[in-house]
Amino acid sequence: MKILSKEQIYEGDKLTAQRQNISSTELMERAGTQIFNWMHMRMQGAQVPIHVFCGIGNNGGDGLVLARHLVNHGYNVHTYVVNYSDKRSKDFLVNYDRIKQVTKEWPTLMACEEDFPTITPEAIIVDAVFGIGLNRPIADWVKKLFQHFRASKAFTLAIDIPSGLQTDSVPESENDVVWAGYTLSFQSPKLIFFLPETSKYSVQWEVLDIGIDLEYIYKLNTEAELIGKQEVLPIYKPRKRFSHKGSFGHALIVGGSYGKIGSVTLSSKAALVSGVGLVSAYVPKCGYVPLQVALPEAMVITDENEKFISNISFDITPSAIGVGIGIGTQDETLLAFENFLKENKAPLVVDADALNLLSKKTELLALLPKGTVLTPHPKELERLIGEWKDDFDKLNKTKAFSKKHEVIVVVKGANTITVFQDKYYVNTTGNPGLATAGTGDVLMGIIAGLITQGYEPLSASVFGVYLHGKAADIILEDFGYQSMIASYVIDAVAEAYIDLFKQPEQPQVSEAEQEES
Ligand SMILES: NC(=O)C1=CN([C@@H]2O[C@H](COP(=O)(O)OP(=O)(O)OC[C@H]3O[C@@H](n4cnc5c(N)ncnc54)[C@H](OP(=O)(O)O)[C@@H]3O)[C@@H](O)[C@H]2O)[C@@H](O)CC1
Ligand SMILES: [K+]
Repeated sequence: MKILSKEQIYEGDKLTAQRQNISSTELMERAGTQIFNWMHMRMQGAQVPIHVFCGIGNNGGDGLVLARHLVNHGYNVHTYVVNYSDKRSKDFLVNYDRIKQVTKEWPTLMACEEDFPTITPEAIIVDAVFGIGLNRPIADWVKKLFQHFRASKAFTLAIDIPSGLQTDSVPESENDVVWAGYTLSFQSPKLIFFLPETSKYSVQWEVLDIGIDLEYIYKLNTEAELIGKQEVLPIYKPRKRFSHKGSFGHALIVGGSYGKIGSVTLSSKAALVSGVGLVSAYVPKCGYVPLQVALPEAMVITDENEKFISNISFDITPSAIGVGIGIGTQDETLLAFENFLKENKAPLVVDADALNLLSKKTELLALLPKGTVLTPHPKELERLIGEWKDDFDKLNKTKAFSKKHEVIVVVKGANTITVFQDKYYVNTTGNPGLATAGTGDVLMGIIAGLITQGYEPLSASVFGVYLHGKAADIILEDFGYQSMIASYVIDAVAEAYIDLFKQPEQPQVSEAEQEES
């Protein structure tokens, strides 16, 4: 799913109105009605107090449409206009008139703290104060209102975006923003739903379809894309009936040091379950026995050194190489890595300490083949690109780094984001159970394994991140967040592949939607 910028969203609204020959008021009616349908399906007329807080722009207009439908359906609704400016939008005004026609209880105008209503914890707050039009600092009393929402502990439903957030920046203080339990967004999810510093403002989100012109969306090139099953299915390469193990390449996993051989075992096994024909592991001598015992499917090549890698040399021709897990940052290893990079022609995935070696000696970056995949966790990323001010700065710096060195950077996190050239691929699978030893080794093995099988490095990264997260989601039911370990994730990769071809469940059709049609 494409993640549109604010400008692209406004353009989509405008084009849709033109091409479908409808007014912006009608588009707002659709938006507000969709929100109403969503609530009505869940609430079924329940008399819980609903407080709808509307700003004076189009986000507030959506709130007024919703409030009118709630009134018409007999809900216990209170509507407020948060009067932070006199410049009311045209469609706000149209809907302000319309709601006055359906109820004697006109919206309450609010202009200062004294106007705040009491909100009980069992009430529902609808936040339609600011949408994507927020463009400057917010008045103090409005920030106080947001804090009042939060203090009430009432369930908060944000329309389009939690008020106080902008689509392309991180707020200065968490007190300046609405903390929403749920956000119903129009046209496109917002990038801020997926970034570590801003995702907390919306626990859950959903996109409501307001019938934006499909051709516009289809042709649009967006900076960010959300990666789910629909996006990875076209990447998947079906197997031919007459294929043999030679058809799926030979992966080489280079890594390990004394006490850290397990990382290579995990990566090599992950490469195998991703589908490679053959896997070899290159480890220091101390890794020979453990690897052969733990993973009989792998071949093992050993370094001349007992405890760490000192010279990466082998006489096989791997289709792709994953390097760095458990390798350490010894000077001898750094030299071995440098010599290896000077000779190597195979596509590369670089992880863990090999990333730290790159940060230690940045000249080595020039030796990476084009399209090398780097898979840093936040600390490793910081060593590569330097400190960042906030999440957007981090993404911009990563993008610049990716362009400069012509590499793909997989920024690991709750929503792992693969960055390549001008584009962000935001993954949707995975869960906090993955915050455990060895899961990074597994991810590296899967990506290296996919490149080995002939996937382009970018596709392998996006698909690999998806499969890895999906495997973790599949085993969540059995192991929970606490007891999930990296080996179980490997075991579930098979199920993640199979899941690609499961039919999606039929969406529920709400009574409200049936009524409308
Ligand atoms: N377009 C469409 O057809 C559809 C739009 N939809 C909805 O519209 C929403 C966007 O609406 P919007 O552009 O009117 O902006 P909104 O977020 O309501 O803000 C209101 C105005 O406040 C102002 N302002 C900004 N910052 C401020 C501040 N700190 N303190 C005081 N004032 C401030 C600023 O106006 P300015 O004063 O800068 O001219 C701004 O315009 C979108 O999120 C979605 O919910 C849907 O209905 C689908 C169809
Ligand atoms: K809002």
